[in-house]
Amino acid sequence: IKVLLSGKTQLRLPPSPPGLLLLGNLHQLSSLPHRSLLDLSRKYGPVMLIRMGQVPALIVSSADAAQELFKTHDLAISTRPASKAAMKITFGARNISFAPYGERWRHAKKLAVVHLLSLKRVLSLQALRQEEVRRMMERVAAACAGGGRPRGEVELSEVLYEYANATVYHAAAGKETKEGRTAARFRAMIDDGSVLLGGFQVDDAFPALGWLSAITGTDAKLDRIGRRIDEFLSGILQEHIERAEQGFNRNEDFVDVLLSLQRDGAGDLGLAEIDIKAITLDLIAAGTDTSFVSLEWAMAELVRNPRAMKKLQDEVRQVADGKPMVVEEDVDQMTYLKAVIKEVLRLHTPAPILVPRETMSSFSLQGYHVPAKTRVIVNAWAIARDPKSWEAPEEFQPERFMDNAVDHRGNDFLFIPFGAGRRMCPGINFAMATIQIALANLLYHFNWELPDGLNPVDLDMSEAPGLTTPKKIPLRLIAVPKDP
Ligand code: HEM
Repeated sequence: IKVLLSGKTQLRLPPSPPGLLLLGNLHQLSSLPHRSLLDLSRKYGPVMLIRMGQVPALIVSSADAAQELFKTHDLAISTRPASKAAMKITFGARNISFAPYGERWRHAKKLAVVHLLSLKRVLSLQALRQEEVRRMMERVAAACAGGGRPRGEVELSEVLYEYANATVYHAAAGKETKEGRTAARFRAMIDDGSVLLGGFQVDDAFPALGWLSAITGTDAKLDRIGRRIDEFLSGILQEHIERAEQGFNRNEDFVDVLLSLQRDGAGDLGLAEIDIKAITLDLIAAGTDTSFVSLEWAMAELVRNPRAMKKLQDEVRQVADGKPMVVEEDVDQMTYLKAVIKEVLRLHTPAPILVPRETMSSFSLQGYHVPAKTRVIVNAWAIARDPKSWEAPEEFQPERFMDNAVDHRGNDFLFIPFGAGRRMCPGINFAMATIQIALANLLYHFNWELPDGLNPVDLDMSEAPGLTTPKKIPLRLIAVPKDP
C-alpha cells in the first residue's frame, strides 16, 4: 500500500524460498551450507535472496551470475561483513581476509603479496619447501618401520596438516624455535575459530541481539580463542624482536621483514605490533587449512580411483626417475599432476562458499535488484559441479583438465576455487607450489593402500563443517615404500 501511495514502482528482488518469521531461512541451512544452498538454488534459481535471521543474503550459484557479479559489480562487493568472531579472533579484523574494504586492507594485502606471495618470492622459497617435504617423507618412512602401529599405517591427515602448517609457518614466521609452537597446538586454536568465522552461527544471524551470544556462550568461547591466539602470536613476535636486538636479524622471514618496515616508519598507515600479529596469523591460517584439505582430498580421491593413482604415479616416477627426491623443476613437466590438483579443487572446493562479502551499494544482477548491506555468498562448490558447465560433474576425472584451458585464476567463472576480483586469494602461487611438490613426492616414494582390506569405493568421503571442509573422518592409509 505504501509503495502504491508513493507512486514508486517496486524493485524486483531475487526469488526467495519461503522462510519463518524470525528465523528466515536459517532452519533450511545444514552445517554444510554449500550443500543446502545448492538444493535451494535448484528450486529457486542461481540468483536467490535468503534471510539468515535478520540478515539478507544474496546467493549466487551459476557461472553466468558469478561472471556478472565479479566483472560488473566487484567494487560494490569488495567488503566483508563485520562479524563479532572476526573482531575477536583476528585482532579487530586488522588482517587481510576479514578487513573491511579500504586503505588499511589494501596496504596489508600489498605487504603480503610483495614480501611473501608474489611468484618471485614463492620461487625463492623452493629450498624451504624441499626441506619440509623431506621432513614429511621421513615421518611416513618412520611409520613404515612400525613403531607401535601396524607396519606402514600412517595417520595421513595429521601428516599432511603438519606439512601444510610447517611450510607456511616457516615462510611467514621462521622455523619453530621453541618447543610447543607446533602444528597440533596451532590446529587446536584455529579449528574452533574456523567454524565460528564461517558466518553461519546464530549470533551472525541476529546482530541486533548482542546479548544472545553471551547466553549461547559464543562470546566466552571467542574471548578464549582470541586470548590463546594473541599469546601464540605475541610469542612469535617476541622471539623475532629479541633476535633482532641480538643482531641476528637477517630479514629471513615475513615477520622479520614487517618488523624492519615498522622500524623504518612503514608509510602513512604505519604498522603497529597488532597489525603484524594480525597479518601473520592470517597468512598462516589461510595458507594451512586450504593447502591441507586440498592434499587430503587429493590422496582420498587417488586411493579411491586406482586408475588415476597409477597414471599419476607413472608420470611422477618417469619424470623424476632415479633422483632421491622430486624437485620443482620436475614438477613443471608433470601435466597430469596439475590436472589432478585442478580436479580436486573442482570437486572438493576447499572454501566451498568462498569467504562472505557484503554489498556496499545497491545494484542490479541478472535483472534483480540487490540492496546495499546484503551479504553475498558465492557457492563456488555448486558452480563447479553445475551440469550446464561440466560433463559427469560428480565424477573424479582429471583428464577433463588435460586439453582444456579452463584456469583457476579468477577469469573462468565456472571454476573459481580461489574466488575472483579484488578480494581474490593472493596465495595461489604459494598454494600451488606447496601442494604440487608434496603430492609428487608422496607418490614418488610410496605406494598407498587402504587399511583393513577396505574397498576403495567404500572410503567415506563426507565433509566436516567450517570455512574450509576437510574430510569428516581423517585419512588413514598404508604406505609401502617404492624401494624397500
Ligand atoms: C588451495 C589453497 C587455497 C585456496 C583454495 C584458497 C581460497 C581462498 C578463497 C576462496 C578466498 C576468498 C576469495 C574471495 O573472497 O573472493 C581466499 C582469500 C585469501 N587467501 Fe586463500 N586460498 C588458498 C591458499 C592460500 C594461501 C597459501 C595463502 C597465504 C599464504 C592464502 C591467503 C589468503 C588471503 C590473505 C585471503 C584474503 C584476501 C582478501 O580478503 O583480500 N590463501 N583464499
